[in-house]
Amino acid sequence: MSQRGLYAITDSALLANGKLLPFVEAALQGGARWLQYRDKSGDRGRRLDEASQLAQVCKRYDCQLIINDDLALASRLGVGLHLGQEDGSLHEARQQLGSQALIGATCHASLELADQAVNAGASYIAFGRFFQSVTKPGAPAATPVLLQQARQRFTLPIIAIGGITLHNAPQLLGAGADYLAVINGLFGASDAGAVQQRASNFSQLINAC
Ligand SMILES: Cc1ncc(COP(=O)(O)OP(=O)(O)O)c(N)n1
Ligand SMILES: Cc1nc(C(=O)O)sc1CCOP(=O)(O)O
Ligand SMILES: [Mg+2]
Repeated sequence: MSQRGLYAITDSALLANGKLLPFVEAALQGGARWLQYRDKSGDRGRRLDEASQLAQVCKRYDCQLIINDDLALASRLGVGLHLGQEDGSLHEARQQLGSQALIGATCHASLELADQAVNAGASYIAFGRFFQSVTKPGAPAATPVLLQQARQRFTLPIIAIGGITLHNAPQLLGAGADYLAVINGLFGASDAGAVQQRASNFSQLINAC
């Protein structure tokens, strides 16, 4: 598995009206290495259906699929899982999904939360939000200095999230982020071609830093 790259995250509102699959495929064609399925609808049938389709697309592009919030769905599909602080026990998720599963944890702006996540078996730690986020404006703020401190303390992959664009990404990469997790700065594009171009630009930037 690659240790750096673009981490694309879906959003049900942004990718409504038939955009989910074509926009995701465009992001993978542009080089996204990880994809998180993030759906807050609570519609279990739809979630299973969409996540299953994404699993097939990800397989074709050798991209790691990660399910947000939903251990049962991740377990059913045999893919990765992302858990926030209110989303259940990381330790239990690790026990259920096994030692090989990719499991990520939200750590906001806290090295202490990251310590706890590592001890509970996380595969990666995610910090944010670094910039104003249209998708999640209320998320607690973090600074690039935190990334530098995390880089010195942890060896597992460090993810940066929140308001990331091609313009502001270099400072996060310079501070030590391994993966850039992006929703609006990627899927906010007007069409699939533009999504692919953005993904390709992000990927080139990450490889260059
Ligand atoms: C890579 C990544 N980092 C952070 C989050 C946020 O998780 P959480 O705090 O549980 O918030 P929701 O995404 O569930 O609204 C994430 N999803 N992915
Ligand atoms: C889902 C999420 N979690 C955040 C955190 O800081 O934990 S910020 C965020 C939204 C990311 O979307 P965008 O790239 O559009 O800002
Ligand atoms: Mg969550």
